[in-house]
Amino acid sequence: MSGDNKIWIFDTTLRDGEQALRASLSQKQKIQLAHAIARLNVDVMEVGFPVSSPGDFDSVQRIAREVKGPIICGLARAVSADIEACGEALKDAERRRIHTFIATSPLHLQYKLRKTLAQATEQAVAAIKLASRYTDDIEFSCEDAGRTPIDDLCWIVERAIAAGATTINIPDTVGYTIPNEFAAIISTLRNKVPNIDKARLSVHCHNDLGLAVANSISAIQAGARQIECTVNGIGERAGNCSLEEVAMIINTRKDVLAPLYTDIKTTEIYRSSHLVSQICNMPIQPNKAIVGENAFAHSSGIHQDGVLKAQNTYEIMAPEQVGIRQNELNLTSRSGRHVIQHRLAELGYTSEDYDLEAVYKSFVALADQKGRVFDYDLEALVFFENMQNQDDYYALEFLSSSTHTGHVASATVGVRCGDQVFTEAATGNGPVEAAFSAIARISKLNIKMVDFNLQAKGSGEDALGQVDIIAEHEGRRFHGAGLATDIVRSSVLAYVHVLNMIQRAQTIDAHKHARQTVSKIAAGEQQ
Ligand SMILES: CC(=O)SCCNC(=O)CCNC(=O)[C@H](O)C(C)(C)COP(=O)(O)OP(=O)(O)OC[C@H]1O[C@@H](n2cnc3c(N)ncnc32)[C@H](O)[C@@H]1OP(=O)(O)O
Ligand SMILES: CC(C)C(=O)C(=O)O
Ligand SMILES: [Mg+2]
Repeated sequence: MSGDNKIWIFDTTLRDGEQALRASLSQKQKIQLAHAIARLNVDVMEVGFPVSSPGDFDSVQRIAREVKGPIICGLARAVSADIEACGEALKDAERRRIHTFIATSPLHLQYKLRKTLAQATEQAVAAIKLASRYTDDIEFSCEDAGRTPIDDLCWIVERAIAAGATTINIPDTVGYTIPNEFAAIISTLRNKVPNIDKARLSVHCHNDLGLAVANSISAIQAGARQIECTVNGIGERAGNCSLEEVAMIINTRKDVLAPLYTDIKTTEIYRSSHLVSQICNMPIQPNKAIVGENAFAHSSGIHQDGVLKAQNTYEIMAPEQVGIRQNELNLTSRSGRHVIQHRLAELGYTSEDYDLEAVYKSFVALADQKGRVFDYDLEALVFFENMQNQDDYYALEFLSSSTHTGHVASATVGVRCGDQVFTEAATGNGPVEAAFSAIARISKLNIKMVDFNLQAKGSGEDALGQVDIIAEHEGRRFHGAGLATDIVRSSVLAYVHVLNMIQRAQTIDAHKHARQTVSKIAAGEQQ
């Protein structure tokens, strides 16, 4: 059975992955995740350990009833109660698998199970036979196979297959092996176990030494035809083999691994990864392969220039293949002029709209201060550059606000608009809302707050509060920042900053429009 070229993907996010969570998932969350994993088109999904609790039993049962596509699998120790609970929970699945296991390493046998290998084998054989009353799809795992003497492994595997196991799983339970060693275990099983062709050989690698994916790939090169893995590699301790990494390795390195393939729908990777991360409260590190925030982001000028000229200079996979819309070119102080020009062109600026050298100089200074420069910062730089000699139209003249616990807050704000000062008072749920309402009355602009972010600059009670707001006006977004020790004042300064940005943008638009009109008139005159 190990001769075909398809690599079965056995997802265990909801079983081994769930073992690693700090809080267990609700049934609703498990079902939501099960649907997302099914959309990845995995071949088998292990969705729980039914004997472990009534809640787990119910979740496995509901997933078995509701989720269509993959084979639904449950885990059971090699004991009757576990097998019976598993068989019962899975009975309504269109296709079901019982996965039973027992440890085979001398360490586990002696200290944990307090059994000999012969006794453990007898128990495994009985469990497999019992499982066959519920299904003909039975997987048997030799827990801690990575530390089991190879002859012991061959011995128990032969008997498990003879008892009816259709998949033999070789777990590196504690992530101890290294790739050539693990591959040798698979090759030896294939060469020495006489009935090995009656079962699919599977591997289940843990990541304690960071080798789960490497070991799994070595194993399929040695003849294994199922990989057990989890979305984002979550699982006990350092986790399991990561589904997205193996799928993309097999997909990307066809030159070495073909004709091996998986049926994973890779375009579903990104969203399922983010769903798992969010629901399981397991953040993804930015540099995580395939799905990390930086996986398709380019930060340095030479790389950005290369990618703009030919994407494959620095990208071995296209982001679209894993369901990411496009790559990201991070603007940092390591960025060069090419990427600034490119980004401004994407934002709608032609090279005549700004002085590249001047914008680049202030960009580098800002990037040094901020780390990463965003589109709205870049637009602000262009505006500031273009308007450098022009005084701000709006300025905060005065602000007073008051709050009383249990009552609405109020604020009075005076804003200079050109050469006149206007004053308004308003109330709100808090002083910031009250002050914003007062300014909105003064400006009479229809502004929608999209984001409000407050962060302390420095530490201690006298730290400055920086407020960054993103506001939308007539479909465009503007960034305003304010810095003061009083956070109501920082908020108001940020708002006034936005007003000035809008005013500048309107002036630029008016200039553009005037330029276009002049060009049109000139073109008409020429005809
Ligand atoms: C490598 C893995 O990831 S294995 C899966 C790990 N997942 C889990 O353990 C989550 C679900 N587990 C549970 O809910 C509970 O541990 C249960 C319900 C399975 C068992 O609970 P308890 O009966 O209280 O036993 P406890 O967990 O303390 O100890 C495990 C017992 O199972 C035995 N055992 C362990 N593995 C196996 C096995 N594969 N087959 C048979 N017995 C086993 C142990 O030797 C121990 O038996 P003992 O009580 O005779 O010493
Ligand atoms: C139950 C088995 C397959 C397991 O999770 C392991 O050995 O890591
Ligand atoms: Mg495991």
